[in-house]
Amino acid sequence: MPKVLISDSLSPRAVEIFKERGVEVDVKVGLKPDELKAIIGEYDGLAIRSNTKVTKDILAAATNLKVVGRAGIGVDNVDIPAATARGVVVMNTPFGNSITTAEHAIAMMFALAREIPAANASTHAGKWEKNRFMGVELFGKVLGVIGCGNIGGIVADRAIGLKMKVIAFDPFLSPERATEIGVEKVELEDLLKRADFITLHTPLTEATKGVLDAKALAKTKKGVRIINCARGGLIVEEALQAAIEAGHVAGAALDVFAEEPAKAHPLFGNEKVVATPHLGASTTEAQENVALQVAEQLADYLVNGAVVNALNMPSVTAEEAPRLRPYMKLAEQLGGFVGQLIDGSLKGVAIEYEGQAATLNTKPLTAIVLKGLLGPLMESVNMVNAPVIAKERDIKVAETKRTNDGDYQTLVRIIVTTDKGTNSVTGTLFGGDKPRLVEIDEVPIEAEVTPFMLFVRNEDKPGFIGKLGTTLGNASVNIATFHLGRTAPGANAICLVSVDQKVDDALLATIRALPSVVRATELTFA
Ligand SMILES: NC(=O)c1ccc[n+]([C@@H]2O[C@H](COP(=O)([O-])OP(=O)(O)OC[C@H]3O[C@@H](n4cnc5c(N)ncnc54)[C@H](O)[C@@H]3O)[C@@H](O)[C@H]2O)c1
Ligand SMILES: O=C(O)CC[C@@H](O)C(=O)O
Repeated sequence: MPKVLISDSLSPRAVEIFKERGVEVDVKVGLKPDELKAIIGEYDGLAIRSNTKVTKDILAAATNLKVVGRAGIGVDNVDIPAATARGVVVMNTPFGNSITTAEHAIAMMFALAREIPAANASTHAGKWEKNRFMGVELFGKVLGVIGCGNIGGIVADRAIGLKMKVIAFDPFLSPERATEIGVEKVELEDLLKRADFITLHTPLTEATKGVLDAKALAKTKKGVRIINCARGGLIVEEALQAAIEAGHVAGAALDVFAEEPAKAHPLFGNEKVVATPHLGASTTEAQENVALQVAEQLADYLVNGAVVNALNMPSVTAEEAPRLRPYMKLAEQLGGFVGQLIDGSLKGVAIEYEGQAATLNTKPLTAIVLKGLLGPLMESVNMVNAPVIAKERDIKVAETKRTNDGDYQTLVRIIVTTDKGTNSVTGTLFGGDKPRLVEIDEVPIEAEVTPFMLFVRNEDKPGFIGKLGTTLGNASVNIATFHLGRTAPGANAICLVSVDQKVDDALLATIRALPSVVRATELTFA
């Protein structure tokens, strides 16, 4: 039974779902990094919010970990490249808290416009300072949205409802989508110049880090009010402080900080600053949504192999997973087979899906072909990092799909190019779920992949098979199956032998020395 650790505070619904789905679950909130490191090796899955930092160091200790699920959107607390390198799938729940976070941004905008927190504190203190607080209306004002995705789009919708004019800077926002949601797509400079309120809704990336720095703030309208419910690093906090103190920025509402938890901060105590402790996603509804989604996603992956909302792996729906399963086995075997056959440095791999195989979601199949192919050539390759490794090594990966025009209803063919030539292997499924090799280097054959195999390319001459059998017998190597293939009598021939044990180097040398042998390679499959 797979075992999951919940290491941040999640709605209790998550525990119920894991149990209903046959997943064992422990809840240990507030662990220090060393404490997490000491126990993480026991778990197949880890469910987190933003407190748990899934660092390279934690991942190195996570020897059984298959999946990390973030109950929320931002995954900046997970080292995704390190997770990918270790074959750990990282998932988030991209929509569960969007409305809640957008509503928080709108609440922050109202709080700023009417100085509600300061007025509240003053009134509670018995001061009744009616003349001290003079707000501004939102009606007719320009709201600049930086990052107009899920949350930015919802904020825009609510702001339009408040009769604001919404302009958005987002390089990935299409003009059609901008029109559909009623915003004017603008460049950043234009937004800075025109906005009365600016709200940030981008992830924290190299491109967005410090998007509101001193230079950008200097371009804003005097009296601008700024809201950040996305990530702390988007605003250079010292520059914001200076702009507020200079009276250029009228106020800022911050839910997120460069360093969290932010228990002491130069902006704290400034009445022009409204601050909340990263509460953007903190509503009962959002927490119920994300806890439920993360538990379902992790359980689906660990129990059925379905991949939903993964950031480092192609998606596989719960319906697709059982259909794909036998193909995954076939694709991995074919990749592993050709990976052990090649000689020279790998330049490209073409994967052809024919007939029924062409109707499938082939992205995960291609990923597992690459895992099988690269596995014999390098260490620590898995289905999650194989596509990344191929890209890093400039190995060109091409996929083609076609209807079947031959004898087989379904075929997967891998053609691998190296600096020394080309090798190919083709396989099918017999009876819908049993992988079979049907062609090696364009020579027809019919064989099952077994743990220990010997691949021989030979001249098609009488007496060869007997000699090979005797050589194996003399070395006490038992033959399980013997498959032969050739393109024509006397021509190119291959011989694929399943044996009951590993063929050692001395025996391989003896086989290579037999007359008619062109090449002999030992193949192993886990
Ligand atoms: N305060 C909270 O509790 C809380 C809650 C949820 C999400 N968040 C944060 O909000 C962010 C946005 O969430 P979302 O669901 O809207 O994500 P999203 O992916 O739907 O939207 C992000 C948008 O930012 C845009 N973008 C990317 N790079 C950009 C750039 N250089 N300049 C301008 N725009 C750029 C993208 O095109 C996209 O449209 C998340 O990354 C997360 O960090 C915070
Ligand atoms: O889990 C939280 O409270 C914050 C979530 C939020 O930052 C997110 O990115 O989804």
